[in-house]
Amino acid sequence: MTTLFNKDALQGRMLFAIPKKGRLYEKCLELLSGADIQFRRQNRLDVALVMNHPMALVFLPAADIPRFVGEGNVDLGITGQDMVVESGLADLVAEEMELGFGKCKLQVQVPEVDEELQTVEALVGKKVATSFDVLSRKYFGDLDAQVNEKRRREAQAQGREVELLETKIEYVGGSVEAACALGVADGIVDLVESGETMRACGLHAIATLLSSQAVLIRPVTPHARSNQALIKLIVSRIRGVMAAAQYVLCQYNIHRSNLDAALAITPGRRAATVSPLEDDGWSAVSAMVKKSEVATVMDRLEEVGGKDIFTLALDNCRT
Ligand SMILES: Nc1ncnc2c1ncn2[C@@H]1O[C@H](COP(=O)(O)OP(=O)(O)OP(=O)(O)O)[C@@H](O)[C@H]1O
Ligand SMILES: O=P(O)(O)OC[C@H]1O[C@H](OP(=O)(O)OP(=O)(O)O)[C@H](O)[C@@H]1O
Ligand SMILES: [Mg+2]
Repeated sequence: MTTLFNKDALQGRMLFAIPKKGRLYEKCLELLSGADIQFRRQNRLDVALVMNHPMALVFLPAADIPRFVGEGNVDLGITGQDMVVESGLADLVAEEMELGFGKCKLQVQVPEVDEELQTVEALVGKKVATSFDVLSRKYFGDLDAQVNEKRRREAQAQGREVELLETKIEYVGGSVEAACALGVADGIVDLVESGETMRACGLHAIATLLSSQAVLIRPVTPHARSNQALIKLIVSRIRGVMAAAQYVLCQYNIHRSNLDAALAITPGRRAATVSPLEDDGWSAVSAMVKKSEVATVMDRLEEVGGKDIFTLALDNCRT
């Protein structure tokens, strides 16, 4: 039986790393489908050959993707910005584009009922559980130094000895929110999106280490074998899918006397398309409009005399 875990099977193929499961997986599949990257993933197999390009997908844990990309083992990857920073390899990884999903914040959280622990300074010298031990060690290392310096100065002024405090960072692999309830830690550092998990565990956030979303990344130094033309094509397709998700096509009719005012509202990405109508003095306009602004744009078009205004969803686009 042939196996895909074989250098020959991957020879000459551009490699694209995708999170193998979890929060980013489904969105990545939608993105691949929008970019017409066709593949069939066999059960339990973490490599899939792409049928319509000399390319293979490699399904990896989101946390490992920055290293595979940074060290040039794969040509492109999708993961969270949090994972890139946590990997400590951000210098080796270039962010090609933000992907607009997987949005969350990495926050310091403490039990709401613990009145003495409502600031990060109060956690100094205590125990903090997290899966982000690199980022947490850096954050609390800096905070420990600040707090210790303050304590040292106060003690010096009072002519007494000072005991230096060190926050203990405990690595846990998942279900971090349970750590406080289980008595493993006094506080945690973990991801928050809706805040539902945090609140359900009786925790609340007292500081934010970073905000994150999914990103498309590539190595700063590409591998010599890299097929740059294909990488460029795939990046451009993904950019098209992203733009299509952010924009709609807005069409309307407008009398030529109001055309300038209308075009100021819908300038389009490069320029709006204006076509004369048979009806004397009227033009039809079509322009790309940001989805988030579409309702306001339609209101304003009506105000300047726009008629028959409608929007069309974009499946895909290149701009
Ligand atoms: N609740 C969330 N909302 C939005 N994005 C999230 C959330 N949790 C995680 N992420 C993003 O997804 C990335 C991968 O996290 P995820 O939890 O899917 O991976 P995992 O912990 O390896 O998988 P699993 O939790 O299934 O074991 C994170 O680094 C972060 O960027
Ligand atoms: O603010 P919320 O919308 O509740 O999302 C936050 C939760 O999502 C992630 O957990 P995940 O489901 O990936 O489980 P894990 O902790 O086992 O990784 C994260 O670790 C939080 O626990
Ligand atoms: Mg998780």
